[in-house]
Amino acid sequence: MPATTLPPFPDNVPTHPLLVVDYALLKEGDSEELDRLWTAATTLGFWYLKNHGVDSEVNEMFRMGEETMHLPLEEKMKFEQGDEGLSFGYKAAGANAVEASGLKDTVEFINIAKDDAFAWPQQARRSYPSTVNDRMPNTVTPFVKKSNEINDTLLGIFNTRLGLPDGTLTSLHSPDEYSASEARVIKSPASAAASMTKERMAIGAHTDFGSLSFLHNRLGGLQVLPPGITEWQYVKPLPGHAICNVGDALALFSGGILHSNIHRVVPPPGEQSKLNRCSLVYFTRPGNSVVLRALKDKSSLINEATQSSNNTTNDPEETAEQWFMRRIKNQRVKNITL
Ligand SMILES: O=C(O)CCC(=O)C(=O)O
Ligand SMILES: [Fe+2]
Repeated sequence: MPATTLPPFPDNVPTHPLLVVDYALLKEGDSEELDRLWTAATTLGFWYLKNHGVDSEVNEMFRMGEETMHLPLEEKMKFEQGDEGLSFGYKAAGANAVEASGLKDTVEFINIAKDDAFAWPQQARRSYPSTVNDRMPNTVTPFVKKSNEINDTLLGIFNTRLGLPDGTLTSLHSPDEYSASEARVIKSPASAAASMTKERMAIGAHTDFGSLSFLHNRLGGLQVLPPGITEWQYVKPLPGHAICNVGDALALFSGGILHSNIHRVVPPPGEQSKLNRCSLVYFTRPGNSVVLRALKDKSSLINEATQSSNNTTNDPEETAEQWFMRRIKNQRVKNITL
């Protein structure tokens, strides 16, 4: 359904206004825009990104997601991600828990590895449903390449601001190393929204595991809990504006200077709750061999930040591969011990 025919986002729900960052101006090195990005990334850790130039790939990815979700469940289950901590592939509704009690989620995902999108027509990490394969060259790979490039540009800006040697963050997210970076389409059915109580979330409260997330929303439902505020607030979807956020890995590398904020997904508000909700994300995550720790040896700014009492990050001293597998595994209902 074209975005213009969607029921409007209601104006009587608590909404958090994100800063709007213009990607075209960032590319030109506009200093006001660079400041705005830095402010957003070091406070809430969420911002809108406009003029990113990925609109047509985003529309096609939403179509790919619809085609995939329409496949019979039996077909999708051939590509299920499994319980061993691998994220790529299909995640059935009810496979993950929305909270520690083990309450099952109601959303389906299709996750496509950056490594498979780049290696196509070779297979790097795993196989996918025909609806993904058919669109790999013209939809998925172009979307992943552009999204990865945008996140890489943002990483370059953060690298400079953090006082890191040139290319440090880029090399920790090298496109040539296998990683958990992936594109994801999420479907949250209206039928589940109808039966949800206020506490029943589509995606439970979490911070993103990776470094940067590049999200595209058409319906409301995403909420953030801004620091110092006790009420969850919606992030209103704006046409042509991606929603970007800092994840835990980047917060860790920066010694907590960059902020990874808690968020969740609830049924869309108002009239929008009658529609199935689809969203699309590209997650940039560190290379598999990268050890997760604050880069304090490489930046005096980061070194100082790790000594500040505001710093709540701990160095896991684990590789990104081990860390992600453990976290993904722990979300699976089958692995929850009550
Ligand atoms: O669907 C959304 O709006 C957000 C999804 C999300 O937070 C996630 O997949 O990590
Ligand atoms: Fe998230």
